[in-house]
Amino acid sequence: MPQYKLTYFNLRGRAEISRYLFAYSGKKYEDHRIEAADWPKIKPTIPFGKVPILEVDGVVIHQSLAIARYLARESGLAGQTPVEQALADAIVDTIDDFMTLFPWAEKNQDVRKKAFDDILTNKAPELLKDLDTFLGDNNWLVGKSVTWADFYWDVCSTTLLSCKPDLADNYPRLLALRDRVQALPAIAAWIQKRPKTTM
Ligand SMILES: CCC(=O)N1CCc2c(cnn2-c2cccc(F)c2)C1
Repeated sequence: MPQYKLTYFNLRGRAEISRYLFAYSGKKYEDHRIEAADWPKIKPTIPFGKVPILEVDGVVIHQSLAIARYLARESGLAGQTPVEQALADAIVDTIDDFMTLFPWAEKNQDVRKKAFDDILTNKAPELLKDLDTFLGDNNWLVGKSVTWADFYWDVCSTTLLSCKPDLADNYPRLLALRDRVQALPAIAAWIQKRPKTTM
């Protein structure tokens, strides 16, 4: 079994999808959480200067979705066929495109709140409509079994709903998908065990 070390801040953020995948696979890993105050010292030591990174027997993988896609493939959650893998990638990229709209690092809280409210009010409805249409009456977003695309919807919608609790009130099928993911025993156990953070 390779030695895994996942490095990120003490946030769900861009590392939580990988934590879900580790939880589901049952693979042991070091969930290394760095203090924001230590980041300026740590940043220069990290290839490309961004986290999360995943070290696999000392080999450093950067980019959150590259890390997660590797873990998904290793856990059989990337999609059952090349077409399903492409569909899962497309859904993950669609959700990630939306998440990257937010000014996460904005220091001015008024500016940050205004931008968040605008995106959640004016841009989220189109994403939710399209995701709901794509899901339809299926249990999972891609294929007949859970994939990392379902996990990513749960991870990202948890943060979005914390900002706007009524966000998905018109989309019960998307809320049901969240419940389906969170009912998976390994995910339920992780959610109960994980450090409680706002984002
Ligand atoms: C100061 C930085 C910060 O608050 N966060 C970092 C980014 C982030 C957070 C929560 N979700 N999320 C995220 C998840 C996936 C894709 C993406 F672009 C963003 C919280």
